[in-house]
Amino acid sequence: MLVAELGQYWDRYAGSLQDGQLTSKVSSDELELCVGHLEYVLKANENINLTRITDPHEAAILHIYDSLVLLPYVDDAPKGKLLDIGTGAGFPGLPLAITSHRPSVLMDSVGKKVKVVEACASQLGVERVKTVHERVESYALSHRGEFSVVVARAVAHLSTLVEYASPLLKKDGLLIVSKGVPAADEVSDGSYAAQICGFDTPTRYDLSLPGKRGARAIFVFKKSHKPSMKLPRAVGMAKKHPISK
Ligand SMILES: C[S@@+](CC[C@H](N)C(=O)[O-])C[C@H]1O[C@@H](n2cnc3c(N)ncnc32)[C@H](O)[C@@H]1O
Repeated sequence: MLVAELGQYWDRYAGSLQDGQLTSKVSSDELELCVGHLEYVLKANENINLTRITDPHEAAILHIYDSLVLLPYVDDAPKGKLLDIGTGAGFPGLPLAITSHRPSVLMDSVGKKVKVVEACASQLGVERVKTVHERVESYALSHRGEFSVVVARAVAHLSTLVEYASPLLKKDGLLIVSKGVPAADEVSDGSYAAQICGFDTPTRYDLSLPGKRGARAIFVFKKSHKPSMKLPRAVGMAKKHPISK
């Protein structure tokens, strides 16, 4: 039931993408796995606080569909590994690992969330997923230039995310961020931080979730040059003192 519903929403979304190069496919087997992930999370949520959205139809849109809308941009990144910063219960990282087929690292600084995602991926048999319990700033010290694509949803301001992702991405790699509609200041600080941290000016794509469930802005930053500051800064600095104009 949820698979059929999601399939319809996905087909409509994929058909609405203007750019002929963004043509991602999602199979019903992959959607089954995504629904399996959601069911696992909703069950685990009875014991651990993972999500406030408990209605399965609502959650299918606000977690699975909301993750999958990033897939066309993920597919546009160079071949190689994906990192989800602040994955929480595995969104958007696990649906994107399932559908993009990229080796994927799902990271969070909260251990109990990481344990749920790890157990879920293992139960679903999604082998290309590795989970990491660490803060992204310390992880970046030993994983420089390792990723082709970094994603994040509901983790931090754009300028903080740009700073987190820069040392982890290889040249031409993409940072893809999903936001509810952000304030103008956040967008201009994000573009300013992008320049300093080695990215081109981001491209923005706006969309509405099905059933008037809100708007999203997807920002795609391409790593194009060397940052003009030493990264990563000490743990906590990117959040406490974000780069701003
Ligand atoms: C609001 S939750 C969003 C979770 C998920 N991305 C989603 O959209 O459902 C933000 C998550 O980011 C994690 N987080 C925040 N700062 C982090 C950091 N510096 N390194 C790793 N994880 C971080 C938090 O522990 C939390 O689980």
